[in-house]
Amino acid sequence: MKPTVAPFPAARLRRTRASQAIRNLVQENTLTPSDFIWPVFVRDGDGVEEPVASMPGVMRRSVDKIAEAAVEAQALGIPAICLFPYTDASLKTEDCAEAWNPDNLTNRAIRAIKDAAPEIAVMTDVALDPYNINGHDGYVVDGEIVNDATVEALVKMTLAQADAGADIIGPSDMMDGRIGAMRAGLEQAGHHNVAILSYAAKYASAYYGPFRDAVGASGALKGDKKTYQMDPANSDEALRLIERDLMEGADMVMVKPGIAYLDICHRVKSAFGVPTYAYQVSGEYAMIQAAAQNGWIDGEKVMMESLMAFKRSGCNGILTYFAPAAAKLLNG
Ligand SMILES: NCc1[nH]cc(CCC(=O)O)c1CC(=O)O
Repeated sequence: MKPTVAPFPAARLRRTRASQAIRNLVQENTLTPSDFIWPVFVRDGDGVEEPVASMPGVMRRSVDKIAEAAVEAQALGIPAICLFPYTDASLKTEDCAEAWNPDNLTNRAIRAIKDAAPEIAVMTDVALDPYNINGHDGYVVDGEIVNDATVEALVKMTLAQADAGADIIGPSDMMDGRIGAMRAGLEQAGHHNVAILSYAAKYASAYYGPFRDAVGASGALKGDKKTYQMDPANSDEALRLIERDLMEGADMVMVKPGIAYLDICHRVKSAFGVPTYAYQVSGEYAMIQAAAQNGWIDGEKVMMESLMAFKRSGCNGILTYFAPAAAKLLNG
């Protein structure tokens, strides 16, 4: 689209900014609670809400408290919750078997949410890192993150989540061939309506630091994730990954992290026109909260501005730890 601008003073571009009413009329993008997917951390216990030090305002919740959070989200008009387990160190093994235990934290939380707030869509994370003794998203053999054996494990994990009632599967592992394998597994098991929101363009990012604290993986992680997550220098590669995942059966795609990668969001949405989401990750959240706590920025305003930026870039929605706070503001 080529902008048409008459010469001054025929055009005074400030006219359409002159009052709140006119600004509302010409507003190009909107933000509503239905744009949000709320990531939450699940831990064991009963009646527990434990603050995450590096993410002020974020809690690890026991399953009963997760169900309460889902009821709150439903009342706020947030359509989906995404579950991340804080797995006890004693359950982390080399074979990661806890990942497909039908009674693991995630699967119990899925069932509890479905009971308490049936209208909420439940999204899961598929990757081995919460269950892996060495903190990686895939199996490690002789120092290598092996692809195909990991994919087999991820399919088992996916099916356990779908059996528990998950609506949206979120593979965040970045192995090759996982989407096709998961889709085939889901079809075979009769889970025809379980959606896959692929973390298709996921970068090897330092912005994930606070998350690894929140799920207890920072101590465990040996090395980095650069052989499977993307190089922050690349952008054409993101389009190849998105196209590949769509061809294998992804229904929706994600770009991650968010604010530093809005160019990728824009390219993906323009190129494919599919439901596109960004993950405003833990480090982005922590940076805004920390500056706000110091009085250096207006936290609420920066929160809303950052969320609107995702919509402007072309995203259909945002995974954000701000979901309940932003929904409350939007609901007035
Ligand atoms: N597969 C793990 C996973 N799923 C979501 C995040 C990050 C989320 C955040 O930082 O908020 C990560 C961390 C990682 O890849 O190391």
